[in-house]
Amino acid sequence: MDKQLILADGTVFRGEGFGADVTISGEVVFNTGMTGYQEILSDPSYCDQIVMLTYPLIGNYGINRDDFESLNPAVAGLIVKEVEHQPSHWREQESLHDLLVAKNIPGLAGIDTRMLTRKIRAHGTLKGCICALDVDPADVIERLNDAPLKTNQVSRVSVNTAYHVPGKGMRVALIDCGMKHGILQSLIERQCDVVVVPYNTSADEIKRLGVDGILVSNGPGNPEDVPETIATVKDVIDEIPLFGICLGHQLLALASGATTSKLTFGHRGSNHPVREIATGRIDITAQNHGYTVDLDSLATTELELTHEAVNDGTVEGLRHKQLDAFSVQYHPEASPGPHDANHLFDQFIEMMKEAKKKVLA
Ligand SMILES: NC(=O)CC[C@H](N)C(=O)O
Repeated sequence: MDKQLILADGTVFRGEGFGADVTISGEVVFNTGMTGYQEILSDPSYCDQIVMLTYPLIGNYGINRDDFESLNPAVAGLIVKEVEHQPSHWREQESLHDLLVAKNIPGLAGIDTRMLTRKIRAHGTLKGCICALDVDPADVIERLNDAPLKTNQVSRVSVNTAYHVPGKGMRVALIDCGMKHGILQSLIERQCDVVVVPYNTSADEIKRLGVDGILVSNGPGNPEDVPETIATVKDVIDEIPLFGICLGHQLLALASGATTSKLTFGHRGSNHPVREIATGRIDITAQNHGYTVDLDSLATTELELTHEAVNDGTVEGLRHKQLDAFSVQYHPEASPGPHDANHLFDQFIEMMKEAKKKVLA
């Protein structure tokens, strides 16, 4: 069934609908990964966004049980150049279309994704609506321009109650702001004893858990929209070693007095080069973010820049000058993407071990 994508700037694309037959609006963003559509779809950081994949053929290896980063994808919609309805892979259990129907997510195929990418690169991300052909674009354009972007995404994708994944190693509180499962998996692989807690867990509650360290996860939306987590980070960093990933990195920055702002079109893909300032080492990283920590705002804080983006010079990593706290804007758990930055989980484990030694000494 044909459908249309209407953008806030007045552009209308006509394509072939697949997945769920529902009307949705959201911020249109693009991801340049050549593989990994299951992990991208199920990354909770895409909550309320319409994701366009620039790789032109999507769905050819289908959907399997294991490659998901969350049980229920939070993405608003999916746009591709060409969708494969007859996937083939030994792990494949259903098609992309079937999954999107089951999860009530609309897809749109057959539009000029190169033109749409160039438009977003020039203009910045745009609000858009995927709807039936009989909808009048003029009404939709007016509504898109009037309505601000939604907020409170983190409260919708975080867990409601804490749960424990036992392990024999370091005890970690994982603050779930919309956590990708790959992060939990990376801690489990390192034998951690993990307590996953909701985004609004207070500093006192975390301290009562008796953890060796805290990991603040990735998550959707504007980092300024989660004052609860910022307050918690502020109250724990002088006592407990902390590692922040993506949204967690932005929250460490805000809790330390830095500021964040929105990038024009963000970083979303599996091949973003990041330079470690101290060594010059480049890691090729997986990224998905629309906001960034303002470099200039670091001057008045106790944070120092450890990593920068090779493409645009934006902040990619931070470390506290006195306390055991560091963070990265990219995804050391990859999924999907290269594993170059996996070593950061080992660095977190080392940091917790060293801090424990200091306490026992
Ligand atoms: N993946 C993330 O954690 C993204 C962080 C934040 N929502 C951003 O878009 O910048």
